[in-house]
Amino acid sequence: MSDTLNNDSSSLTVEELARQMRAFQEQTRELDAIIDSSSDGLWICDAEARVIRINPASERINNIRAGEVVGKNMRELLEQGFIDRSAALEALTSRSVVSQLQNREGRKLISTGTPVFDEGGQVIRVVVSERDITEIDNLQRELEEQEAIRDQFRSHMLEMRQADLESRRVIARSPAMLKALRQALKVSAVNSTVLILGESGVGKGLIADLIQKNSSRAEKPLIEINCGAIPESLIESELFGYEKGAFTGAQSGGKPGYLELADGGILFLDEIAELPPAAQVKLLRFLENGRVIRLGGTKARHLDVRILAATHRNLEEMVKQGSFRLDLYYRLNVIPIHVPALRDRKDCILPLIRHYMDLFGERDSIRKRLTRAAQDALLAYDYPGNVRQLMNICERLVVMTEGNLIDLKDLPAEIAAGGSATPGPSAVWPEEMTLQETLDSVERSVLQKALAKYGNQVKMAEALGVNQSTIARKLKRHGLGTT
Ligand SMILES: Nc1ncnc2c1ncn2[C@@H]1O[C@H](COP(=O)(O)OP(=O)(O)OP(=O)(O)O)[C@@H](O)[C@H]1O
Repeated sequence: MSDTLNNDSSSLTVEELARQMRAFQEQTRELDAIIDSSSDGLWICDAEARVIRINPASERINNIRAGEVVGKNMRELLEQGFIDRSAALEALTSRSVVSQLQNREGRKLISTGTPVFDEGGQVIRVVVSERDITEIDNLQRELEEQEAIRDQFRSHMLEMRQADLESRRVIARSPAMLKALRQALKVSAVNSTVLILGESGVGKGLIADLIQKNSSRAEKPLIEINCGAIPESLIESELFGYEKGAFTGAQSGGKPGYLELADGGILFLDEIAELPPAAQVKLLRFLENGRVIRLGGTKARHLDVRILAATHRNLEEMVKQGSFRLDLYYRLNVIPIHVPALRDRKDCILPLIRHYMDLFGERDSIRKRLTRAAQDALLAYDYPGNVRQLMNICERLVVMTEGNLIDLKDLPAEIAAGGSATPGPSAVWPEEMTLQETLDSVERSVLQKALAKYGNQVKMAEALGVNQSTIARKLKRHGLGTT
Protein backbone atom coordinates (compact mmCIF):
# COMPACT_ATOMS: atom_id res chain seq x y z
CA MET A 1 0.00 0.00 0.00
CA SER A 2 2.79 2.38 1.02
CA ASP A 3 4.68 1.23 -2.11
CA THR A 4 1.86 2.23 -4.21
CA LEU A 5 1.48 5.55 -2.37
CA ASN A 6 5.18 6.30 -2.44
CA ASN A 7 5.76 5.10 -5.91
CA ASP A 8 4.77 7.94 -8.26
CA SER A 9 4.73 5.83 -11.37
CA SER A 10 2.48 3.07 -9.93
CA SER A 11 -0.02 5.63 -8.44
CA LEU A 12 -0.19 7.28 -11.93
CA THR A 13 -0.98 3.93 -13.48
CA VAL A 14 -3.94 3.41 -11.16
CA GLU A 15 -5.34 6.88 -12.00
CA GLU A 16 -4.73 6.32 -15.65
CA LEU A 17 -6.52 2.94 -15.43
CA ALA A 18 -9.48 4.57 -13.71
CA ARG A 19 -9.61 7.33 -16.34
CA GLN A 20 -9.42 4.78 -19.14
CA MET A 21 -12.17 2.78 -17.48
CA ARG A 22 -14.39 5.87 -17.34
CA ALA A 23 -13.63 6.69 -20.96
CA PHE A 24 -14.41 3.12 -21.94
CA GLN A 25 -17.73 3.21 -20.05
CA GLU A 26 -18.59 6.49 -21.74
CA GLN A 27 -17.82 5.05 -25.18
CA THR A 28 -19.90 1.99 -24.41
CA ARG A 29 -22.83 4.18 -23.36
CA GLU A 30 -22.45 6.23 -26.53
CA LEU A 31 -22.34 3.10 -28.65
CA ASP A 32 -25.41 1.69 -26.86
CA ALA A 33 -27.27 4.95 -27.50
CA ILE A 34 -26.33 4.89 -31.20
CA ILE A 35 -27.34 1.25 -31.62
CA ASP A 36 -30.58 1.62 -29.66
CA SER A 37 -31.69 4.86 -31.26
CA SER A 38 -31.03 3.76 -34.86
CA SER A 39 -34.23 3.57 -36.89
CA ASP A 40 -32.58 0.85 -38.98
CA GLY A 41 -32.59 -2.58 -37.41
CA LEU A 42 -29.16 -3.85 -36.30
CA TRP A 43 -28.02 -7.40 -35.63
CA ILE A 44 -24.55 -8.06 -34.25
CA CYS A 45 -23.24 -11.62 -34.60
CA ASP A 46 -19.94 -13.26 -33.70
CA ALA A 47 -17.60 -15.04 -36.09
CA GLU A 48 -19.71 -18.21 -35.81
CA ALA A 49 -22.88 -16.30 -36.74
CA ARG A 50 -24.23 -16.44 -33.22
CA VAL A 51 -26.47 -13.50 -32.41
CA ILE A 52 -24.89 -11.29 -29.75
CA ARG A 53 -27.29 -8.43 -29.82
CA ILE A 54 -30.22 -6.87 -31.72
CA ASN A 55 -31.53 -3.34 -31.28
CA PRO A 56 -35.12 -2.15 -30.58
CA ALA A 57 -35.67 -1.22 -34.25
CA SER A 58 -34.97 -4.84 -35.19
CA GLU A 59 -37.40 -6.05 -32.53
CA ARG A 60 -40.02 -3.77 -34.06
CA ILE A 61 -39.30 -4.61 -37.69
CA ASN A 62 -39.26 -8.39 -37.09
CA ASN A 63 -41.88 -8.38 -34.36
CA ILE A 64 -39.67 -10.32 -31.92
CA ARG A 65 -38.05 -9.84 -28.53
CA ALA A 66 -34.24 -9.78 -28.32
CA GLY A 67 -34.40 -12.70 -25.83
CA GLU A 68 -35.89 -14.98 -28.51
CA VAL A 69 -32.85 -14.73 -30.80
CA VAL A 70 -29.83 -13.60 -28.79
CA GLY A 71 -27.52 -16.58 -28.24
CA LYS A 72 -28.96 -18.48 -31.20
CA ASN A 73 -27.04 -19.14 -34.38
CA MET A 74 -28.22 -17.64 -37.65
CA ARG A 75 -28.11 -21.14 -39.23
CA GLU A 76 -30.56 -22.31 -36.59
CA LEU A 77 -32.87 -19.35 -37.26
CA LEU A 78 -32.67 -20.09 -40.98
CA GLU A 79 -33.53 -23.76 -40.45
CA GLN A 80 -36.47 -22.87 -38.22
CA GLY A 81 -37.76 -20.69 -41.07
CA PHE A 82 -37.52 -17.69 -38.84
CA ILE A 83 -35.67 -15.86 -41.63
CA ASP A 84 -35.62 -16.72 -45.35
CA ARG A 85 -32.06 -15.53 -46.05
CA SER A 86 -29.21 -14.40 -43.85
CA ALA A 87 -26.96 -11.50 -44.82
CA ALA A 88 -24.78 -12.38 -41.81
CA LEU A 89 -24.03 -15.89 -43.07
CA GLU A 90 -23.31 -14.68 -46.59
CA ALA A 91 -21.05 -11.89 -45.29
CA LEU A 92 -19.18 -14.43 -43.18
CA THR A 93 -18.71 -16.79 -46.13
CA SER A 94 -17.74 -14.12 -48.63
CA ARG A 95 -15.80 -11.97 -46.10
CA SER A 96 -17.33 -8.94 -47.81
CA VAL A 97 -20.32 -6.60 -47.56
CA VAL A 98 -23.50 -8.31 -48.75
CA SER A 99 -26.92 -6.75 -49.43
CA GLN A 100 -30.12 -8.74 -49.73
CA LEU A 101 -33.78 -8.07 -50.32
CA GLN A 102 -35.88 -9.96 -47.78
CA ASN A 103 -39.56 -10.45 -47.07
CA ARG A 104 -40.44 -10.67 -43.44
CA GLU A 105 -43.85 -10.55 -41.79
CA GLY A 106 -45.33 -9.07 -44.98
CA ARG A 107 -42.76 -6.30 -45.07
CA LYS A 108 -39.95 -5.67 -47.52
CA LEU A 109 -36.47 -5.26 -46.02
CA ILE A 110 -33.03 -4.47 -47.34
CA SER A 111 -30.44 -6.25 -45.17
CA THR A 112 -26.76 -5.41 -45.41
CA GLY A 113 -24.20 -7.64 -43.67
CA THR A 114 -20.79 -6.09 -42.98
CA PRO A 115 -17.93 -8.24 -41.63
CA VAL A 116 -15.67 -6.71 -38.95
CA PHE A 117 -11.99 -7.85 -38.99
CA ASP A 118 -9.33 -7.90 -36.25
CA GLU A 119 -5.78 -6.72 -36.81
CA GLY A 120 -4.81 -10.17 -38.09
CA GLY A 121 -7.54 -10.17 -40.74
CA GLN A 122 -9.81 -12.59 -38.89
CA VAL A 123 -13.53 -11.96 -38.95
CA ILE A 124 -14.62 -11.27 -35.38
CA ARG A 125 -18.10 -9.86 -35.88
CA VAL A 126 -20.77 -9.33 -38.51
CA VAL A 127 -23.04 -6.30 -38.28
CA VAL A 128 -26.30 -6.59 -40.18
CA SER A 129 -28.41 -3.51 -40.76
CA GLU A 130 -32.04 -3.83 -41.86
CA ARG A 131 -34.08 -1.11 -43.50
CA ASP A 132 -37.83 -1.43 -43.93
CA ILE A 133 -38.57 -0.27 -47.49
CA THR A 134 -42.22 -1.33 -47.55
CA GLU A 135 -43.43 2.29 -47.44
CA ILE A 136 -40.93 3.47 -50.05
CA ASP A 137 -41.89 0.52 -52.20
CA ASN A 138 -45.60 1.32 -51.83
CA LEU A 139 -44.98 4.98 -52.67
CA GLN A 140 -42.97 3.98 -55.72
CA ARG A 141 -45.77 1.69 -56.87
CA GLU A 142 -48.34 4.44 -56.28
CA LEU A 143 -46.25 6.85 -58.32
CA GLU A 144 -45.97 4.37 -61.15
CA GLU A 145 -49.72 3.78 -61.04
CA GLN A 146 -50.34 7.55 -61.14
CA GLU A 147 -48.04 7.85 -64.11
CA ALA A 148 -49.85 5.03 -65.87
CA ILE A 149 -53.22 6.69 -65.19
CA ARG A 150 -51.89 9.98 -66.52
CA ASP A 151 -50.65 8.26 -69.67
CA GLN A 152 -53.96 6.53 -70.13
CA PHE A 153 -55.77 9.82 -69.65
CA ARG A 154 -53.47 11.45 -72.16
CA SER A 155 -54.09 8.92 -74.90
CA HIS A 156 -57.80 8.86 -74.06
CA MET A 157 -57.91 12.64 -74.52
CA LEU A 158 -56.21 12.29 -77.88
CA GLU A 159 -58.72 9.64 -78.97
CA MET A 160 -61.68 11.72 -77.80
CA ARG A 161 -60.31 14.71 -79.60
CA GLN A 162 -59.99 12.68 -82.78
CA ALA A 163 -63.61 11.49 -82.52
CA ASP A 164 -64.77 15.02 -81.70
CA LEU A 165 -62.97 16.39 -84.72
CA GLU A 166 -64.69 14.02 -87.07
CA SER A 167 -68.12 15.23 -85.96
CA ARG A 168 -67.31 18.94 -86.17
CA ARG A 169 -68.54 21.33 -88.85
CA VAL A 170 -67.69 24.99 -89.09
CA ILE A 171 -70.71 27.24 -89.57
CA ALA A 172 -69.94 30.70 -90.90
CA ARG A 173 -72.16 33.31 -92.51
CA SER A 174 -70.92 36.75 -91.47
CA PRO A 175 -68.16 38.45 -93.49
CA ALA A 176 -65.84 38.71 -90.47
CA MET A 177 -66.04 34.97 -89.78
CA LEU A 178 -65.71 34.09 -93.46
CA LYS A 179 -62.56 36.23 -93.55
CA ALA A 180 -61.10 34.33 -90.57
CA LEU A 181 -61.86 31.02 -92.32
CA ARG A 182 -60.25 32.19 -95.56
CA GLN A 183 -57.12 33.20 -93.65
CA ALA A 184 -57.05 29.83 -91.91
CA LEU A 185 -57.30 27.97 -95.20
CA LYS A 186 -54.56 30.12 -96.68
CA VAL A 187 -52.09 29.49 -93.86
CA SER A 188 -52.86 25.75 -93.91
CA ALA A 189 -50.62 25.40 -96.92
CA VAL A 190 -47.52 26.85 -95.24
CA ASN A 191 -45.57 25.90 -92.15
CA SER A 192 -45.67 29.23 -90.32
CA THR A 193 -46.59 29.66 -86.69
CA VAL A 194 -50.12 30.99 -86.28
CA LEU A 195 -51.57 32.90 -83.34
CA ILE A 196 -55.35 32.57 -83.09
CA LEU A 197 -56.96 35.36 -81.09
CA GLY A 198 -60.50 35.79 -79.83
CA GLU A 199 -62.76 35.59 -76.81
CA SER A 200 -63.39 32.32 -75.07
CA GLY A 201 -65.73 30.00 -76.98
CA VAL A 202 -65.55 31.80 -80.36
CA GLY A 203 -64.09 28.77 -82.14
CA LYS A 204 -60.31 29.22 -81.93
CA GLY A 205 -59.90 25.48 -81.48
CA LEU A 206 -62.04 24.90 -84.53
CA ILE A 207 -59.80 27.19 -86.59
CA ALA A 208 -56.76 25.22 -85.41
CA ASP A 209 -58.50 22.00 -86.54
CA LEU A 210 -59.29 23.53 -89.90
CA ILE A 211 -55.66 24.53 -90.44
CA GLN A 212 -54.48 21.05 -89.53
CA LYS A 213 -57.05 19.22 -91.67
CA ASN A 214 -56.09 21.24 -94.72
CA SER A 215 -52.34 21.12 -94.15
CA SER A 216 -49.74 18.72 -95.45
CA ARG A 217 -49.57 17.40 -91.87
CA ALA A 218 -53.20 16.25 -91.90
CA GLU A 219 -52.19 12.60 -91.60
CA LYS A 220 -50.29 13.31 -88.40
CA PRO A 221 -52.14 13.98 -85.16
CA LEU A 222 -52.96 17.47 -84.01
CA ILE A 223 -51.77 17.45 -80.44
CA GLU A 224 -53.56 20.02 -78.35
CA ILE A 225 -52.62 21.11 -74.89
CA ASN A 226 -54.28 23.69 -72.74
CA CYS A 227 -51.43 25.56 -71.07
CA GLY A 228 -53.80 26.86 -68.40
CA ALA A 229 -55.03 23.41 -67.41
CA ILE A 230 -51.68 21.77 -66.69
CA PRO A 231 -50.27 22.43 -63.20
CA GLU A 232 -47.35 24.85 -63.36
CA SER A 233 -45.01 22.27 -61.81
CA LEU A 234 -45.72 19.79 -64.62
CA ILE A 235 -45.90 21.97 -67.68
CA GLU A 236 -42.20 21.85 -68.58
CA SER A 237 -41.95 18.09 -68.24
CA GLU A 238 -45.21 17.66 -70.18
CA LEU A 239 -44.07 19.92 -73.00
CA PHE A 240 -40.40 19.07 -73.26
CA GLY A 241 -40.28 15.59 -71.67
CA TYR A 242 -37.76 14.35 -69.14
CA GLU A 243 -34.86 11.98 -68.84
CA LYS A 244 -34.57 9.05 -66.48
CA GLY A 245 -34.43 10.22 -62.84
CA ALA A 246 -34.88 13.92 -63.70
CA PHE A 247 -37.01 14.44 -60.59
CA THR A 248 -38.76 12.52 -57.83
CA GLY A 249 -41.58 10.54 -59.35
CA ALA A 250 -40.12 10.64 -62.84
CA GLN A 251 -40.71 7.44 -64.79
CA SER A 252 -37.64 5.27 -64.69
CA GLY A 253 -37.16 5.27 -68.45
CA GLY A 254 -37.76 9.01 -68.96
CA LYS A 255 -40.60 10.29 -71.11
CA PRO A 256 -41.11 12.26 -74.30
CA GLY A 257 -42.94 15.59 -74.05
CA TYR A 258 -45.84 16.77 -76.22
CA LEU A 259 -43.39 18.45 -78.60
CA GLU A 260 -41.72 15.13 -79.32
CA LEU A 261 -45.09 13.41 -79.64
CA ALA A 262 -46.09 16.01 -82.23
CA ASP A 263 -42.94 15.44 -84.31
CA GLY A 264 -43.91 15.68 -87.98
CA GLY A 265 -47.30 17.14 -87.04
CA ILE A 266 -48.83 20.13 -85.31
CA LEU A 267 -48.85 21.16 -81.65
CA PHE A 268 -51.73 23.44 -80.70
CA LEU A 269 -50.94 25.42 -77.57
CA ASP A 270 -54.28 26.69 -76.31
CA GLU A 271 -54.32 29.40 -73.60
CA ILE A 272 -50.71 30.25 -74.47
CA ALA A 273 -50.85 33.34 -72.23
CA GLU A 274 -50.88 31.00 -69.20
CA LEU A 275 -47.46 29.52 -70.05
CA PRO A 276 -45.14 30.15 -67.06
CA PRO A 277 -41.97 32.24 -67.67
CA ALA A 278 -39.49 29.34 -67.59
CA ALA A 279 -41.51 27.40 -70.16
CA GLN A 280 -41.82 30.58 -72.26
CA VAL A 281 -38.01 30.70 -72.51
CA LYS A 282 -37.80 27.04 -73.54
CA LEU A 283 -40.55 27.40 -76.11
CA LEU A 284 -38.83 30.44 -77.57
CA ARG A 285 -35.61 28.44 -77.90
CA PHE A 286 -37.48 25.68 -79.66
CA LEU A 287 -39.11 28.15 -82.06
CA GLU A 288 -35.68 29.60 -82.81
CA ASN A 289 -33.73 26.42 -83.43
CA GLY A 290 -36.25 23.57 -83.62
CA ARG A 291 -34.41 21.68 -80.89
CA VAL A 292 -35.59 20.28 -77.60
CA ILE A 293 -33.62 19.08 -74.59
CA ARG A 294 -35.59 16.93 -72.17
CA LEU A 295 -35.57 17.94 -68.49
CA GLY A 296 -32.50 16.52 -66.78
CA GLY A 297 -30.97 15.66 -70.15
CA THR A 298 -28.15 17.00 -72.27
CA LYS A 299 -28.97 15.61 -75.68
CA ALA A 300 -30.72 18.04 -78.04
CA ARG A 301 -33.31 16.45 -80.34
CA HIS A 302 -34.24 18.11 -83.57
CA LEU A 303 -37.99 18.10 -84.15
CA ASP A 304 -40.22 19.07 -87.03
CA VAL A 305 -43.28 20.52 -85.30
CA ARG A 306 -45.56 23.27 -86.49
CA ILE A 307 -46.89 25.43 -83.68
CA LEU A 308 -50.36 26.91 -83.52
CA ALA A 309 -51.18 28.97 -80.45
CA ALA A 310 -54.36 30.60 -79.17
CA THR A 311 -55.44 32.92 -76.42
CA HIS A 312 -58.42 34.97 -75.31
CA ARG A 313 -56.08 37.33 -73.44
CA ASN A 314 -54.60 40.57 -74.76
CA LEU A 315 -51.02 39.40 -75.27
CA GLU A 316 -49.78 42.83 -76.28
CA GLU A 317 -51.04 44.21 -72.99
CA MET A 318 -49.41 41.30 -71.12
CA VAL A 319 -46.11 42.07 -72.86
CA LYS A 320 -46.40 45.71 -71.71
CA GLN A 321 -47.06 44.55 -68.16
CA GLY A 322 -44.06 42.21 -68.32
CA SER A 323 -46.03 38.98 -67.85
CA PHE A 324 -45.40 37.68 -71.37
CA ARG A 325 -42.06 37.73 -73.22
CA LEU A 326 -41.88 40.19 -76.08
CA ASP A 327 -39.51 37.96 -78.10
CA LEU A 328 -41.87 35.00 -77.76
CA TYR A 329 -44.84 37.18 -78.69
CA TYR A 330 -43.07 38.17 -81.93
CA ARG A 331 -42.22 34.55 -82.68
CA LEU A 332 -45.80 33.41 -82.16
CA ASN A 333 -47.49 36.36 -83.82
CA VAL A 334 -46.08 35.59 -87.27
CA ILE A 335 -49.59 35.18 -88.66
CA PRO A 336 -52.40 36.37 -86.38
CA ILE A 337 -55.99 35.30 -87.06
CA HIS A 338 -58.75 37.15 -85.22
CA VAL A 339 -61.93 35.19 -84.59
CA PRO A 340 -64.74 37.68 -83.95
CA ALA A 341 -67.07 37.46 -80.96
CA LEU A 342 -70.51 36.05 -81.77
CA ARG A 343 -72.24 39.37 -80.97
CA ASP A 344 -70.12 40.93 -83.76
CA ARG A 345 -71.31 38.37 -86.31
CA LYS A 346 -75.04 38.25 -85.83
CA ASP A 347 -75.45 36.68 -89.28
CA CYS A 348 -73.94 33.49 -87.90
CA ILE A 349 -76.41 33.17 -84.99
CA LEU A 350 -79.43 31.62 -86.72
CA PRO A 351 -77.43 29.20 -88.89
CA LEU A 352 -75.57 28.10 -85.76
CA ILE A 353 -78.83 27.66 -83.84
CA ARG A 354 -80.29 25.61 -86.67
CA HIS A 355 -77.14 23.50 -86.89
CA TYR A 356 -77.04 22.74 -83.17
CA MET A 357 -80.80 22.21 -82.76
CA ASP A 358 -80.63 19.67 -85.59
CA LEU A 359 -77.51 18.08 -84.16
CA PHE A 360 -78.90 17.66 -80.64
CA GLY A 361 -82.34 16.82 -82.01
CA GLU A 362 -80.87 14.09 -84.17
CA ARG A 363 -78.83 12.74 -81.30
CA ASP A 364 -81.93 12.45 -79.12
CA SER A 365 -84.42 11.91 -82.01
CA ILE A 366 -86.28 15.11 -81.19
CA ARG A 367 -87.19 17.76 -83.74
CA LYS A 368 -88.08 21.24 -82.50
CA ARG A 369 -88.76 24.66 -83.99
CA LEU A 370 -88.43 28.18 -82.67
CA THR A 371 -91.23 30.73 -82.71
CA ARG A 372 -90.47 34.05 -84.33
CA ALA A 373 -90.36 35.77 -80.91
CA ALA A 374 -87.88 33.22 -79.60
CA GLN A 375 -85.70 33.66 -82.69
CA ASP A 376 -85.73 37.44 -82.26
CA ALA A 377 -84.73 37.15 -78.62
CA LEU A 378 -81.92 34.72 -79.46
CA LEU A 379 -80.73 37.10 -82.16
CA ALA A 380 -80.79 40.10 -79.85
CA TYR A 381 -78.78 38.39 -77.10
CA ASP A 382 -75.09 39.22 -76.55
CA TYR A 383 -73.61 35.71 -75.91
CA PRO A 384 -70.76 36.54 -73.53
CA GLY A 385 -69.76 32.84 -73.79
CA ASN A 386 -69.95 32.96 -77.60
CA VAL A 387 -70.61 29.80 -79.68
CA ARG A 388 -69.96 27.51 -76.73
CA GLN A 389 -72.77 29.24 -74.81
CA LEU A 390 -75.08 29.16 -77.82
CA MET A 391 -74.41 25.45 -78.18
CA ASN A 392 -75.31 24.80 -74.56
CA ILE A 393 -78.48 26.86 -74.87
CA CYS A 394 -79.53 24.84 -77.94
CA GLU A 395 -78.91 21.56 -76.15
CA ARG A 396 -80.93 22.71 -73.14
CA LEU A 397 -83.80 23.90 -75.32
CA VAL A 398 -83.95 20.67 -77.32
CA VAL A 399 -83.87 18.51 -74.23
CA MET A 400 -85.92 20.52 -71.77
CA THR A 401 -88.71 22.19 -73.74
CA GLU A 402 -92.15 20.52 -73.64
CA GLY A 403 -93.77 20.21 -77.08
CA ASN A 404 -92.23 20.84 -80.47
CA LEU A 405 -92.35 24.63 -80.52
CA ILE A 406 -89.84 26.67 -78.52
CA ASP A 407 -91.26 30.01 -77.47
CA LEU A 408 -89.98 33.06 -75.61
CA LYS A 409 -91.08 31.62 -72.27
CA ASP A 410 -88.86 28.56 -72.83
CA LEU A 411 -85.72 30.64 -73.20
CA PRO A 412 -83.36 31.39 -70.30
CA ALA A 413 -84.66 34.47 -68.43
CA GLU A 414 -81.78 36.75 -69.43
CA ILE A 415 -82.38 36.01 -73.12
CA ALA A 416 -86.20 36.20 -72.97
CA ALA A 417 -86.01 39.52 -71.15
CA GLY A 418 -83.96 41.04 -73.94
CA GLY A 419 -86.32 39.74 -76.62
CA SER A 420 -89.63 40.81 -75.09
CA ALA A 421 -88.40 44.12 -73.77
CA THR A 422 -90.36 46.89 -75.36
CA PRO A 423 -88.42 50.03 -74.70
CA GLY A 424 -89.97 51.81 -71.71
CA PRO A 425 -90.55 55.52 -71.77
CA SER A 426 -87.22 57.13 -72.42
CA ALA A 427 -85.54 58.28 -69.25
CA VAL A 428 -84.00 61.06 -71.29
CA TRP A 429 -86.31 64.00 -71.87
CA PRO A 430 -85.81 65.41 -75.33
CA GLU A 431 -85.80 69.08 -74.42
CA GLU A 432 -87.42 70.26 -77.65
CA MET A 433 -90.54 68.14 -76.84
CA THR A 434 -93.37 68.92 -74.44
CA LEU A 435 -94.56 66.30 -71.96
CA GLN A 436 -97.63 65.58 -74.12
CA GLU A 437 -95.49 65.16 -77.25
CA THR A 438 -93.15 62.77 -75.39
CA LEU A 439 -96.10 60.71 -74.06
CA ASP A 440 -97.63 60.60 -77.53
CA SER A 441 -94.38 59.37 -79.05
CA VAL A 442 -94.03 56.59 -76.46
CA GLU A 443 -97.70 55.62 -76.91
CA ARG A 444 -97.25 55.39 -80.66
CA SER A 445 -94.16 53.24 -80.32
CA VAL A 446 -95.92 50.84 -77.87
CA LEU A 447 -98.93 50.55 -80.17
CA GLN A 448 -96.70 49.84 -83.16
CA LYS A 449 -94.91 47.03 -81.32
CA ALA A 450 -98.14 45.52 -79.98
CA LEU A 451 -99.67 45.73 -83.43
CA ALA A 452 -96.68 43.95 -84.96
CA LYS A 453 -96.82 41.25 -82.32
CA TYR A 454 -100.59 40.56 -82.05
CA GLY A 455 -102.00 41.87 -85.31
CA ASN A 456 -105.54 42.42 -83.98
CA GLN A 457 -107.22 44.85 -81.58
CA VAL A 458 -108.70 42.26 -79.22
CA LYS A 459 -105.34 40.70 -78.39
CA MET A 460 -103.65 44.12 -78.22
CA ALA A 461 -106.28 45.33 -75.74
CA GLU A 462 -105.76 42.22 -73.66
CA ALA A 463 -101.98 42.58 -73.60
CA LEU A 464 -102.02 46.31 -72.87
CA GLY A 465 -104.76 46.13 -70.21
CA VAL A 466 -107.29 48.49 -71.86
CA ASN A 467 -110.53 47.80 -73.72
CA GLN A 468 -110.77 47.38 -77.44
CA SER A 469 -112.48 50.72 -78.09
CA THR A 470 -109.53 52.54 -76.50
CA ILE A 471 -107.14 50.67 -78.78
CA ALA A 472 -109.28 51.48 -81.85
CA ARG A 473 -109.40 55.16 -80.93
CA LYS A 474 -105.70 55.46 -80.26
CA LEU A 475 -104.72 53.57 -83.41
CA LYS A 476 -106.87 55.92 -85.41
CA ARG A 477 -105.34 58.97 -83.75
CA HIS A 478 -101.80 57.74 -84.53
CA GLY A 479 -102.75 56.73 -88.06
CA LEU A 480 -102.02 53.04 -87.46
CA GLY A 481 -104.27 50.47 -89.16
CA THR A 482 -105.42 47.00 -87.95
CA THR A 483 -107.74 44.23 -88.82
N1 LIG B 1 -68.28 28.42 -86.41
C1 LIG B 1 -68.61 27.38 -85.67
N2 LIG B 1 -69.41 26.42 -86.15
C2 LIG B 1 -69.78 25.36 -85.41
N3 LIG B 1 -69.39 25.18 -84.15
C3 LIG B 1 -68.57 26.08 -83.60
C4 LIG B 1 -68.13 27.23 -84.32
N4 LIG B 1 -67.33 27.96 -83.54
C5 LIG B 1 -67.24 27.31 -82.38
N5 LIG B 1 -67.97 26.17 -82.40
C6 LIG B 1 -68.12 25.20 -81.31
O1 LIG B 1 -68.12 25.92 -80.09
C7 LIG B 1 -67.35 25.24 -79.11
C8 LIG B 1 -66.25 26.16 -78.64
O2 LIG B 1 -65.32 26.32 -79.68
P1 LIG B 1 -63.74 26.31 -79.41
O3 LIG B 1 -63.41 25.33 -78.33
O4 LIG B 1 -63.08 26.16 -80.71
O5 LIG B 1 -63.59 27.78 -78.84
P2 LIG B 1 -62.28 28.49 -78.31
O6 LIG B 1 -62.30 29.86 -78.84
O7 LIG B 1 -61.09 27.66 -78.62
O8 LIG B 1 -62.58 28.52 -76.75
P3 LIG B 1 -61.51 28.63 -75.53
O9 LIG B 1 -60.82 29.94 -75.69
O10 LIG B 1 -62.41 28.60 -74.32
O11 LIG B 1 -60.62 27.45 -75.67
C9 LIG B 1 -66.83 23.99 -79.78
O12 LIG B 1 -67.64 22.90 -79.42
C10 LIG B 1 -66.92 24.27 -81.26
O13 LIG B 1 -67.14 23.08 -81.97
